[in-house]
Amino acid sequence: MTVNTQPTTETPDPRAFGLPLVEGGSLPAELHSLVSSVHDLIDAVGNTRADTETLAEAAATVRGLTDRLDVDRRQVGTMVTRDLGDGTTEIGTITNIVAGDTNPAAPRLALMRTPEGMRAEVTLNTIYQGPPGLVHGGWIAAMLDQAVGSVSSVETSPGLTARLEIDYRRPTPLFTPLEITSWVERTEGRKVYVAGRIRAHGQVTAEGKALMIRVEVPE
Ligand SMILES: CCCCCCCC/C=C\CCCCCCCC(=O)SCCNC(=O)CCNC(=O)[C@H](O)C(C)(C)COP(=O)(O)OP(=O)(O)OC[C@H]1O[C@@H](n2cnc3c(N)ncnc32)[C@H](O)[C@@H]1OP(=O)(O)O
Repeated sequence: MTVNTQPTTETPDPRAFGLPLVEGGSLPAELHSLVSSVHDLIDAVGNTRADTETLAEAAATVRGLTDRLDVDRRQVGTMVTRDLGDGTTEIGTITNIVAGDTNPAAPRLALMRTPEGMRAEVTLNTIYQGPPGLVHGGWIAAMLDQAVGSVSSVETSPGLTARLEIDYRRPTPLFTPLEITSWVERTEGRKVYVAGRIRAHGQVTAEGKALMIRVEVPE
């Protein structure tokens, strides 16, 4: 249940702080396709048993591509808008390691707004592996941090995580659809108490509680 005692404040415009803001919808399909291909490449590289000739050839090809792409970089802190599925949008960093649109290493957690808070579904491959066949505990924490940070930002105003506590209830499996939910429990001034949960096959595998501190934006 969401109980907000503070009114939602306007999300500050990153451009007022010198940070570029990109419309999510304006990112070219070719960039999405490249990000997705490199996401698959990371998985293939992590697991390949190809012969040394193929490996050397692949390394040279990737090096060449890197040199071609690395000619015009975005400013660090570039923000992007993201549609939350209910007509509202959120703003996040474009290379956010959990949800960033242009980050091939990210599982690209696509959180959507629900009446209770936020919800996403994601299936993770071996790139996120900790114990055999299981999701790394740090990634579980990272996904919950993102989910609670996002709901806090959307339902109150943007903030930073001051405290995050995770209970790992059951192993979280790879290659299995995971449901991630988050919600605001209560707000006290700048302090937003949030919580989240990960489920696999309907069973809770991890629960998180966090304290977000809303950033003070100078007038
Ligand atoms: C500018 C452009 C805007 C763009 C808009 C879009 C932005 C998008 C945003 C959001 C998208 C959602 C996606 C994000 C998801 C990921 C989140 C992360 O990964 S965050 C990175 C990790 N976290 C840090 O790096 C924080 C490091 N810590 C700090 O910087 C400070 O400690 C900070 C800001 C958290 C608090 O510092 P203080 O100086 O502002 O405030 P004090 O007075 O210390 O604390 C305020 C209250 O909170 C309590 N408090 C603080 N820390 C606590 C703790 N660890 N445990 C318990 N209470 C704590 C204090 O006791 C105080 O309480 P009393 O007001 O006195 O009642």
